[in-house]
Amino acid sequence: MALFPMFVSLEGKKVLVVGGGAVALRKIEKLLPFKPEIKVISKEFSEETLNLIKKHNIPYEKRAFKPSDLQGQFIVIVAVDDIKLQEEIFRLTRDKNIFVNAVDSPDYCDFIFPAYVKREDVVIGITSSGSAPGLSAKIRKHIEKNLPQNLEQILKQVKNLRKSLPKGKERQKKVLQLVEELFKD
Ligand SMILES: C[C@@]1(CC(=O)O)c2cc3[nH]c(cc4nc(cc5[nH]c(cc(n2)[C@H]1CCC(=O)O)[C@@](C)(CC(=O)O)[C@@H]5CCC(=O)O)C(CC(=O)O)=C4CCC(=O)O)c(CCC(=O)O)c3CC(=O)O
Ligand SMILES: NC(=O)C1=CN([C@@H]2O[C@H](COP(=O)(O)OP(=O)(O)OC[C@H]3O[C@@H](n4cnc5c(N)ncnc54)[C@H](O)[C@@H]3O)[C@@H](O)[C@H]2O)C=CC1
Repeated sequence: MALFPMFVSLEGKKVLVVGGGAVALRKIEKLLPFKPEIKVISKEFSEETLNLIKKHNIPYEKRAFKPSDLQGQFIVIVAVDDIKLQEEIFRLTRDKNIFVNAVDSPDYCDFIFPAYVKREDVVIGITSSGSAPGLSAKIRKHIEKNLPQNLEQILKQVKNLRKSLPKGKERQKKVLQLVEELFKD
């Protein structure tokens, strides 16, 4: 079943990452630009993951996950090589308002991590709804290559025009005209 792309504010929200390997590293890197309050718990950490954690002063604990870790979390990313733990954490969160992402099984996910392209406020998320992650990565690369190099500048000009005029039909027309002019193939 295809998933709806809901864009969510993560600023200041608590995100727990369980796991310290290559996949946890990628999830943390992808989360950082959206400024959540990340904490990482893992039995072991790869050197690269630990370096990233230290570079960004992310709190971390080297130990096994325990259920009380879930308290107060907005999102939990279960990036462990243990499907049973992914299932357990999914089960433990059913009566709580916590969104879970389990890296090994869409069945234990409330939401799925997209491949994405971010150019300031423009964010393009790509998913195959769990069915072909490698394809999502490929589509992301294709989009990156084909977006205008000056997208940030285009965004800035459009934002400025919108700010300079009152809301209404006239502004809508001008904005769409400017977008057409600036965004030529
Ligand atoms: C369901 C999901 C759960 C989640 O993590 O949210 C999930 C699950 C699994 N991934 C697996 C494999 C791979 N994942 C990637 C890459 C990415 N995976 C990402 C997301 C997701 N992966 C979610 C669905 C996304 C969607 O709907 O499309 C991306 C988009 C986002 C990110 O992680 O940042 C990121 C690309 C980022 C980018 O490049 O921009 C590659 C390619 C590579 O490594 O280069 C491979 C190898 C090729 C392949 O198998 O396709 C496996 C099998 C593991 C095994 O075989 O052991 C599972 C488990 C399963 O499928 O059962
Ligand atoms: N969703 C995705 O994008 C992808 C998912 N995967 C899957 O993701 C999983 C993780 O992959 P890697 O990061 O490469 O594995 P890894 O073995 O490098 O890392 C697993 C981490 O989980 C930690 N861990 C295990 N049990 C724990 C527990 N009870 N409490 C706390 N920490 C615990 C380990 O200490 C380790 O740091 C694999 O099962 C793999 O199949 C693989 C590729 C892509």
